[in-house]
Parts: sequence; C-alpha cells; structure tokens
Amino acid sequence: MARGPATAHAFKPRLDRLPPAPSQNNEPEFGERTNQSHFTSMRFADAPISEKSKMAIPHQYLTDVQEATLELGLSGVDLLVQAKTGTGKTAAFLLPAIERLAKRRLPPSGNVSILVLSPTRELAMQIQKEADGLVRTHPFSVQSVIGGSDINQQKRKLTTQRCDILVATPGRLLDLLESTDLRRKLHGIQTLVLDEADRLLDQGFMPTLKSIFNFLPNREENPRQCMLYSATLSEDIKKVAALYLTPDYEFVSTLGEDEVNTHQHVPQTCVTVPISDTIKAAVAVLQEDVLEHGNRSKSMVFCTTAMGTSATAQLLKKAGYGTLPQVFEIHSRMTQSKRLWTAQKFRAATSAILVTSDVTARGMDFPGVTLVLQVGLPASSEQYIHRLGRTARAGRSGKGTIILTPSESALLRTPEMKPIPIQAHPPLQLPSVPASDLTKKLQIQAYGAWLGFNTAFIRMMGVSKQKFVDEANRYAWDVLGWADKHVPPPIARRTAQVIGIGGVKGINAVSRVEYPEDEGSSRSDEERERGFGFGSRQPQRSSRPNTGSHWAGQGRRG
Ligand SMILES: Nc1ncnc2c1ncn2[C@@H]1O[C@H](COP(=O)(O)OP(=O)(O)OP(=O)(O)O)[C@@H](O)[C@H]1O
Repeated sequence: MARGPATAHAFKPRLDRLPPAPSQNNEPEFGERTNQSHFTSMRFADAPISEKSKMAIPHQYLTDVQEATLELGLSGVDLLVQAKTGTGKTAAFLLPAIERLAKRRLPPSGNVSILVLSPTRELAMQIQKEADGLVRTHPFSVQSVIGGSDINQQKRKLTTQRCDILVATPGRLLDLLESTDLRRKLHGIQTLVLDEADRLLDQGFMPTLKSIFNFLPNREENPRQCMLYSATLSEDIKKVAALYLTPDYEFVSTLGEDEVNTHQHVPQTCVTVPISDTIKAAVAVLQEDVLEHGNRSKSMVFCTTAMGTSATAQLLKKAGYGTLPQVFEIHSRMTQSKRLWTAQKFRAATSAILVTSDVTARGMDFPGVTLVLQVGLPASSEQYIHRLGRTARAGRSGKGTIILTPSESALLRTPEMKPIPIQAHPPLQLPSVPASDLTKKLQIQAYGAWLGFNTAFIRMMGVSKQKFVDEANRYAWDVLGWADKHVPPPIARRTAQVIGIGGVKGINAVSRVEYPEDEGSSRSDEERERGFGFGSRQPQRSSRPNTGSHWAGQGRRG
C-alpha cells in the first residue's frame, strides 16, 4: 500500500458553542455538572447529509470530532483520527460511510460495502447496535462476526441475509475468510474502518490484520476509503498507520497542542497503600462514590488480569456486602454468553459495580458511569486513558481513581504518565474487611496471573526481584487469603523461569501445578491479558487474539 506524508489537520474548536441536545440513551442527570466543551454549534439538521440519516440520528448537535471529520469522510479521502474518549467517534466514522453508500445504487445483497474492525467482541456488538440505529431509515443491513459465538450461524446468516455493513473482530473474520467464500463478498468494499486503530495495529493483532488484508483486493482494483480512529495514537503508531493509508490521507486531531488526552473536567486521584490494603482501599473509594451519588453510583473497577479480576470481584462482593451496589464481573475467561449477559446487565443498571479486566477498557459505552477505579498497574498509559474514558462520556461528569502500592506509584513518574494530572487522593478511612474465602484454585491462578503480569514492570518500579516476589507473596497471604503462611501458592517451575523469577527465594516452584478442586487449569484457549508498555520487556502475544489486552499467564511472558 501507498505510503506518504499526511496533511496535519488540527481541528479548531468553535467559540460559539451551544449546549447540546441530550442524547437518547446517555442523558445527563438532573443537576449533574456536565462538560459541553466537545460539542459544536452545528446541528445534524443543517449538516450535509441525507434526510434519511437526519431522521435516524438520535442527537442534535455534532461533537467536535464529528464536525471535523464529516466533510472529509464524505469526500472519500483516507483518514487517521484522534479524539478524546466518549466524544462520538463511532457515529463520526459510521455516518459518512453510510452516506457514501447511500449515494450509490443499492449494491447486490451478497456484497459487503462497509467493513468495521474492532479489537473486542463487546465493542463490535456495540458498534453493530449503533450502525443498526443509523441505517434504520436506509435499505441497508448490518451483521457482525465475532469470536466466541456460533460460527456456523454466522456463516449461514452471511450467505442467506443482506449484509451491507459487517462489524468484525479480527480473529473470527480471518477464520471465516479462510473457511468460506467471504472474500468474494468483500471484493468491492467501499469503506474500511479500524476502530481503536492503535490497538489493532499493535503487535498483538498485526499478524492477523496482515492476513486479513491479504484477502482484500489491492487498492488499485478496489479504491476503498480507509478510516483509522482512536483516542490514543502514539507517534510510532501514526507511522505504522500511514503504511495502510493513501499518500493524501488526512490526519485529524481534536486535541489541542500539548493537550493530554484525558478530559480536563474528570478529577483523577491516586491512593497509595501497601498491597495488603488494596481491597480495603477499593471498598473505601467505592463507598465514597455511593455517598456522593447515592443510588446512582455506578463504578467500573479495572484489574490487570482475568483471574485477578475474578478474585477482586469475589472479594469486593463479600467486603462491600450491604454498603456497596451489586457487583458484576467480566473478563476473557468467561463464556461469551456470560460476558454479553453481564455487559447488558451493567448497561441497564442505574447503580452497580463492574469488576473488569481490559476487555471493556476500550470503546465500551456504559451509560452513567460515575467512577472508574483502577487497581494496580495499567498495561500502558494508553490503557490508563481508555479505562478512564469509560466515565464522563458525551459531556457527562465522572471521576477516576487509581490504587497503587508505593513501588507501583513509580508509574506516575514515567514520561508517559507524568503529563496526566493525577492528584493524591484525600486521606481515606480504611474499613475492616472480612477474611477471604476464595477457592484455592482461584488463589493459585490469581497469584500466578499477578506474577505473570507484574514481572514486566520490575524495572519501571525499580525494585529487586526479591522485593517483587515478597510483594507477590504478601498479595497471596493478605489479599487472596492463602492459608499456609510458610509456603506461598505453587507456580510451575518453567513459568517461573520464563518470567525470570525461577531462583528467587520465596517462589514455590513445582513441576506441575495441581488444582485442589479440579485437576488442570480452567484457562480457555481464548485471549490472555498481558502487560506491556512501561516495563522493560515487549509483549509477546498470541498471533490470533480476539479482544483487548492479553496477559502472559503461567508459562508465558508478561
Ligand atoms: N452528537 C452527539 N450528541 C450527543 N451524544 C452523542 C453524540 N454522538 C455520540 N453521542 C453519544 O456519546 C457516547 C459516546 O460515543 P462513542 O462511543 O462513539 O464515543 P467514542 O469517542 O468512540 O469513545 P471511545 O474513545 O471510548 O471509543 C454514546 O453514548 C453516543 O451515543
């Protein structure tokens, strides 16, 4: 594909902003202090789009990214777009793509015209839903192909039903390209969109994406428009992105010069506590949100690994009983149907807590999230920004808190995180919490996951391997409730060696980890979350992931 310089197209915000009309599904609460700075004074009613699209759009005023990209999108030029989280990027790419499609003669039903790639299943489904809404006045139809759901049903639907817009996760799309004649349906696509482009273009997804691109006709045969969107686009990613765009592509950013891409109106704080107190601190922060928002308190608690998420969810359920809203959990080791069920329940809840791994860190639009709480190190500064972006969306208010141990708080001094305005949290009264009753199996898995993930950050934290292992063991004893105070949970010898802590005192290395309840690991063959970004090591990912971040887990590097 062509490579070349982009026209920098920094969007100049308008001074004559008007308050937006509330959207249908994300209306600010009465009396809520909202932030309208990313809405423009341009109404969809006055925008250069068809009456059909005007009727379908549930909003009144365009956001800055929507205004900045509408005409460019309609012109068919390639776009690389960066705009803050929750500012309506989905409609920004869908709307011009649908409009361009509407200008053509209705394509035969066997042809896909718009292909949207998303890194996670939940996000793909959310995009499908938004596209469904936007085409309800058009004769177009939307389908999705995502991992973890019935592939035969997806094949049947693709063969028998109209599909103008296809939303896909990369792994499942590639499976279908390899096993069906889907390639034929994609030969004339008019628009290709990479949502969360930096995630799709990173090392984890790149091999899959390259294979997918090999199935698409080259751009001389198929002069399609390519649009890449994300809230985070590092200079490196911009260079990679340019390889997939035509030389005359436009780079649009709604971020001001030197502006950090978290919202200024979102207060961000850090609680620094010893690892033994992390659950207590989490309960205290969640209780503060309940005090502030009453039965409208809706929080997301981000953890670093799937098993750490599961353990934290169970500990919070018990510790917050009677004082905190209902606790849900979501991570990559759950079945897809359970993941979908949980996401729907949390979306519909007025007050709830979602304890989650990074499968919901990007793009997910749960209405009314009042607090994003991050427990432990995020995988990268980008991931911190995307997680925080689950609150204060579409002009609403929200806040973020991160809980770190004293060594983990070195994170805040890294060049990537330094510009982000995170203040020390006001002193907390830590509640007492009941003793853990996690199963031994979950304790072993969460301990192994903690080691696998955090090992990548030893250098960033500036701690010795011994101190690191001591900290892991305190996590096992004081947080997970591992009963044997002399011998920590077992970890496979090979795993310990691979992650570089094989010979360290305090590691209980065994040839094979036996799980008391059930022999063998419950690990699915699905994506694993892993750490990267601040640490000294680069991630090594499986070549065909389907969702968000991936963890090394036992036996693989973090
Ligand atoms: N013009 C608009 N006016 C009001 N609300 C809008 C508008 N456009 C989009 N929204 C709403 O804003 C919310 C966030 O939109 P969306 O999920 O597309 O944001 P995003 O920029 O893609 O976020 P992320 O970076 O997290 O992926 C959604 O609830 C959407 O319906």
